[in-house]
Amino acid sequence: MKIPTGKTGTPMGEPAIVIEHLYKQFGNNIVLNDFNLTLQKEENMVVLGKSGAGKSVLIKCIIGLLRPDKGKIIVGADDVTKLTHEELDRVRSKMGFLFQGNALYDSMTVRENLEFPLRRHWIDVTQKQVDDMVAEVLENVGLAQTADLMPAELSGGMQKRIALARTMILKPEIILYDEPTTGLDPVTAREIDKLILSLQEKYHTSSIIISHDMNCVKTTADRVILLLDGKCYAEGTYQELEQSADENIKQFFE
Ligand SMILES: Nc1ncnc2c1ncn2[C@@H]1O[C@H](COP(=O)(O)OP(=O)(O)OP(=O)(O)O)[C@@H](O)[C@H]1O
Repeated sequence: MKIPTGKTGTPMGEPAIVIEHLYKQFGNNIVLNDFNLTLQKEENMVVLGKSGAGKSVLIKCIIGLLRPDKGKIIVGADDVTKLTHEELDRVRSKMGFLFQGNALYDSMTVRENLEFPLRRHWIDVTQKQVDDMVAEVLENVGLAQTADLMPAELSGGMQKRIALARTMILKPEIILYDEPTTGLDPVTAREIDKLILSLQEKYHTSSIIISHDMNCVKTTADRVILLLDGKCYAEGTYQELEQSADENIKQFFE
């Protein structure tokens, strides 16, 4: 049986992330078992996998929240698995995360939520620079008028946009999305798909997107991989995997 191989082998320049021979287990539960992956620069890669396949564990290993048992995760010039906490902070500043719950601070206005990462990471930034950056990211997510609102005054889709604006404000090179459209109505979900694409184009970001929403996968993915039995079981474009006769792949496209 032929597993699609997609864009593998196409020269795309220096990769954004290279994962080699990654292993992670909890007790007897082997979650990642010789997992390998290369994320190219400016590529959107979707990771598909059943519940419990290890998608979140993979993301947590990439951002250094979990230490793998073996293997390398190369981001730029660094192997994330070998870094101290201080060094990890430096590598993490290149990465943005969009988690399921959005994690906006309820007691802060939209503006304060957006300023928060700037104040934390950029000590020397002037108020004028902060104001300009807040205005720019709000404009980019189509919510220029919301700076003085509280998160509770926004719809779920708007909150997701603000969370994405907050991720973008530090201009990350890499973005990790965990279920970006979960819990949104179909119209709002499609807006978020488009936003992911427009941010990729505008900021030249490389992204890993965990999603079960096949519309989101179809719209956003340059490449799709299937995580199964701790390994990268298949990879290819959406169209290549959609045409696969392999039962393990087909079930995601039915
Ligand atoms: N800190 C932990 N301690 C022990 N087991 C863990 C821990 N984190 C994850 N696991 C186990 O690792 C496996 C993979 O979990 P993970 O959350 O990565 O799945 P997932 O693919 O993201 O699933 P879902 O789509 O449901 O979010 C599961 O069996 C889970 O119980």
